Amino acid sequence: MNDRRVVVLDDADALVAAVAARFVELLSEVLAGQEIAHVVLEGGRVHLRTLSAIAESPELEGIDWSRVHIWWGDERFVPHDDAERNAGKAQQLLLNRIDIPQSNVHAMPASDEIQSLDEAAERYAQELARFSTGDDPFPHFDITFLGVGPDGHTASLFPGKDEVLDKESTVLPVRNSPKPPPERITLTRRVLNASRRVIASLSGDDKAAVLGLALAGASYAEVPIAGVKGRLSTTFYVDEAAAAQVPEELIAPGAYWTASDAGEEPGPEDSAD
Ligand SMILES: O=C1O[C@H](COP(=O)(O)O)[C@@H](O)[C@H](O)[C@H]1O
Repeated sequence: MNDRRVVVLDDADALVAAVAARFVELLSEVLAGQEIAHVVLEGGRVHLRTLSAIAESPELEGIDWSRVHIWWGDERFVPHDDAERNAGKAQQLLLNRIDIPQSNVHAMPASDEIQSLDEAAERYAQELARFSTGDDPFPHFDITFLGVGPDGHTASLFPGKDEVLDKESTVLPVRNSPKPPPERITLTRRVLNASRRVIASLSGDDKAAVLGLALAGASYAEVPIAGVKGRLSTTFYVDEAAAAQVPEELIAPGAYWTASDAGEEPGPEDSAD
């Protein structure tokens, strides 16, 4: 089954709390059924708040972080100490506050750690390949967090750029990113779509139009988030402002909209991945 759902929360605070609680619950479930869990983080503002909320969760005690591997969906190609670096922020907000071995934290290379952007992407592809699942040269992530820009970009897959169309690669360098900084590294759709569960968080009225388009079946070349789908589930956690252009009949505040596939009739669900 592949569920695509929208969960609407009152505001950004409620959204952050809901995603943090769901993540801890899901991670516990995953670790109860398998030895290692692979989790992908992102760099969006609401996600960073979610990382703090996760760190403060009273339910964290039961998690054995030595069995959790952390990856990133994208990274800004800046020096290690640059405040723009997604991994640096995650380290500060969550990873330094939990008992996770640094060898389980797979940050993308920083610009002062490697010769070039191309090499950085290549090195991350090699790192993914060390944890390959089945025939694929990368792990099938258990939980993948994604953010969405007002232009529909997700990870660093931007509308109208070649990276979003790539079907072969696992990691790509990004140049001339429409959103600064201009040089980035990103996972591709191929890798993101092998994730078991995708959790996308959208907050604010500047995300409303793009969420409406993604749910209406826009092409992923124009709205990259429209092309991301977890193998088990894809859940959009959104606040009311971001939900403003989702057709009203598809959502109810505090409830779930769900459809197994585009075009199917939506109906309420009592749980979401
Ligand atoms: O640049 C980026 O933007 C997106 C979305 O960020 P937001 O602050 O508008 O939510 C983020 O998901 C991505 O990881 C990041 O590099």
